[in-house]
Amino acid sequence: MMEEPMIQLKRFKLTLHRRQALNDYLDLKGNIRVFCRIRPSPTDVNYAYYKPPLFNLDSSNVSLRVADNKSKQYRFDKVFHPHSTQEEVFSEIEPVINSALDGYNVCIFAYGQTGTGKTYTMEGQPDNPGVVPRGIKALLERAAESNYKFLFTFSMLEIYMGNLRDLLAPNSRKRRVQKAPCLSIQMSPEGGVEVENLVVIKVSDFQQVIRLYELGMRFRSTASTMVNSMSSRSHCLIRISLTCFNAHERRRETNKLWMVDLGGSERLLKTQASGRRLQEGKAINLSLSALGDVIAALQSKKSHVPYRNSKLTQVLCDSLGSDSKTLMLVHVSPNEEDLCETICSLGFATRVRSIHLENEESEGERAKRELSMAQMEQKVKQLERECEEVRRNIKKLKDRLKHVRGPMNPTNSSFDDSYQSIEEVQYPDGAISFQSSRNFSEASAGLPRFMRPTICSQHKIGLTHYNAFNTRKKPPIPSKKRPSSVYAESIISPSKGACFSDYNSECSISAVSLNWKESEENGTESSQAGSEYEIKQVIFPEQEKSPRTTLTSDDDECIKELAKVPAKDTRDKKNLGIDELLNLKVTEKTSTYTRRSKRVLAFAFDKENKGREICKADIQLCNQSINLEAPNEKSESNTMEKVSLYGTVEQFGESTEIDHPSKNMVVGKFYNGFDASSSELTEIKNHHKEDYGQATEENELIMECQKEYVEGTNKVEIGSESTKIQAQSPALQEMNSCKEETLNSCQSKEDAEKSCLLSDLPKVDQRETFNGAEVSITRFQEEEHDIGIFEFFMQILQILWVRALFGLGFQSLGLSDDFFDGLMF
Ligand SMILES: Nc1ncnc2c1ncn2[C@@H]1O[C@H](COP(=O)(O)OP(=O)(O)OP(=O)(O)O)[C@@H](O)[C@H]1O
Repeated sequence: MMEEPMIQLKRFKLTLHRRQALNDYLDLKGNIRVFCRIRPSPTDVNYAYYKPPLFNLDSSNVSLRVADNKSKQYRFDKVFHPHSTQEEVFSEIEPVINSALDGYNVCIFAYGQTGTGKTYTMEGQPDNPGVVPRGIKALLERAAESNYKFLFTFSMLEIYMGNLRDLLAPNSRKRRVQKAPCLSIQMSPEGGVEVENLVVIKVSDFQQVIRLYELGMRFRSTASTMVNSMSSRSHCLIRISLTCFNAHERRRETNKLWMVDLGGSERLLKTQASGRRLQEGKAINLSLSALGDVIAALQSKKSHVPYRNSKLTQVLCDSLGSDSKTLMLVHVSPNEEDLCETICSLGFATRVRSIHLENEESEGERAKRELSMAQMEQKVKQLERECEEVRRNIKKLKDRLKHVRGPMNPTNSSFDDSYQSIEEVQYPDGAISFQSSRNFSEASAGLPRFMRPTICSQHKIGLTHYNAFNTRKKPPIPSKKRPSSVYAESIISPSKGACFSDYNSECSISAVSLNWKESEENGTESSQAGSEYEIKQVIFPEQEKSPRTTLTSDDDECIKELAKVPAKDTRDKKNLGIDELLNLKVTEKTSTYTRRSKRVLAFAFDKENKGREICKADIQLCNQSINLEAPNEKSESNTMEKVSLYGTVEQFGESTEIDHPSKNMVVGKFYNGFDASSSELTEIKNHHKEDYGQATEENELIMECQKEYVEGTNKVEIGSESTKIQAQSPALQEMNSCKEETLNSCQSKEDAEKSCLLSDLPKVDQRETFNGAEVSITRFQEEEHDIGIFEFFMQILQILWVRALFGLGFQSLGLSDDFFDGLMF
């Protein structure tokens, strides 16, 4: 088994060589590289046979026919033909993205006339992803394979009309939501740039990032123009921040990868834009020209670089310098009518690319450079192959090792693990090393429950902060009243269509179809013609606004590293865990038959599957009732089923548990609060079970519910006296009329009672209308039960028996009959 450390060492050396070769190669190619992509003509059905009439192309040259006998020549680092695929484009960009792992700041821009395919290149399509999803995936995979642990964070913003907007903050464009804090650009004395108040989310797997990315894209400002029906009216910036400690060969401890989908450059005369569209176009053109100035100044090594001329260049200031890698993807249209814009775009690209390279290099020098570049490329490829081979060998050895030792032996630790632990104990903060505590937890997991450390003992030995559950906030202690400083606020948008919910997602987001449009006055339309997310914003008390990070178990390794992130990096940031962020963005469905006053989150768990969350629904807390909507699994159309709980907020306390009526196995649990994530609730449940045996009333505040089952709708009544506000929704009306019919068909009252229908009929006292829906208010009085003669007799007998016992007791103490009679009275 000594083979394995040797192979690891070889892998380590190889990685170093590969990295060095890649950097040399990229340095030779230049820190600022420009690619050109020509969009296929929409009229061409088969791109493969496309013959661009306007262009004559090879792998790095473009000849543009500007007149019958005249053409202009342009040279690029790479030219992508109209039929080039997303894979081909990405394979050229990948080495630049990989250099982010080596600690370089990297900027990738998509530039071009509106409608030429910038968003297509960056975002791609669901079945054909673009540079952003592919790049993030490659980055995460490479980081996982590397010898170090990386911490990734994700942020997304847009620059709209010269203003920064956080695309991951709750949507402040809707009036009812508290405005997201303004973003501002802060420069550190060392030249670093930070965007103050930008939402920063720690991510560890690809799916998380994609969900966030899709969420952010929905809030991007887009509109229909003469040229593009879904034209981006802003610059969209995606930032991946990478932190890696103790990797001395990396350029920096923390660096950034920016992927920017720039707004389309446009000739305003041609687009015939007016009003807001005109202003947007002007703002985009201005900032693009400022970007061109900056890159040109960098290329020509001018002493002054005009970063301050636009917000775009200010934000990217520390990622556009000589110590960074910049890649500009210029997009052009193949159409003859776009010739002027094409010349402008290619002119911009030439200005960016060739200022010093083409002017200063002689033909011989260029040939020499290209030869050594080709050799370097070969070397990089060769090293990549060797790395791959070594990786395969390691995997094989690990499998063999597992096979030989058996999977459950806690003393097993692969070389990989010990290598990790060596790395991790190198942190000089003197605390218990993470690796050792993780091993302890793992080891204790294999012990019988009575031998495992309790929560208290874990606290004592300082293990709890490695436990994802314990790093989280404990559930709020049930109190009569919710703290007024913690409340949930919802954005309400007109909705139509069916609601749906992501059943199996860790933190599901429901979506409703919307057809909202921003008002004319700001002129921005939603990018989504179809569905749109609605947001639930949770507002924390003042003291809770400090950076918050929710850590998942996968993130354990990052805890130490995160704690070590220099203050400047976390300063003033709103650090959020992905669960937390997505918890903030929860659908709210407009309902015409409930009164909105307070809202809480609801979590439904699968009883049989030990707390697996199956849905997260939105609960509306009306003045006196709670309506929970949960997916109706019986229905094929993914409809939501309404469950109503009747009672006041005070009656329910901080949390309660209800049975989902249509499926007995589903338990809905809601928190009258904010940031309890699903896994946290599961942990809470397990915690109660372990420490107290059975969940008790004090722990979980399970309300005693008296259930009524009615097909279609379900009601659970709580409390001895409650005022029920019940909506006359169409379904309910139908149900009631159905019940009445059935009752009328009954021969006698006994018949009706037998069919359990009588008790379901609401006793209507008065009717009211809210939100256009008719509502009946019914007052339920506690039933006075008649006590039978037998029970009365038994009670008298009990009193006499007690009295006799007392008498005997007092007599044995020597007390008189008078005292005894007095006491009895
Ligand atoms: N290489 C390509 N292959 C197939 N379709 C493409 C390609 N490039 C662009 N398209 C299509 O062209 C249309 C416009 O593309 P896109 O929206 O990406 O342009 P854009 O440059 O981002 O425009 P704007 O600047 O207005 O946002 C889209 O329908 C897109 O699918």
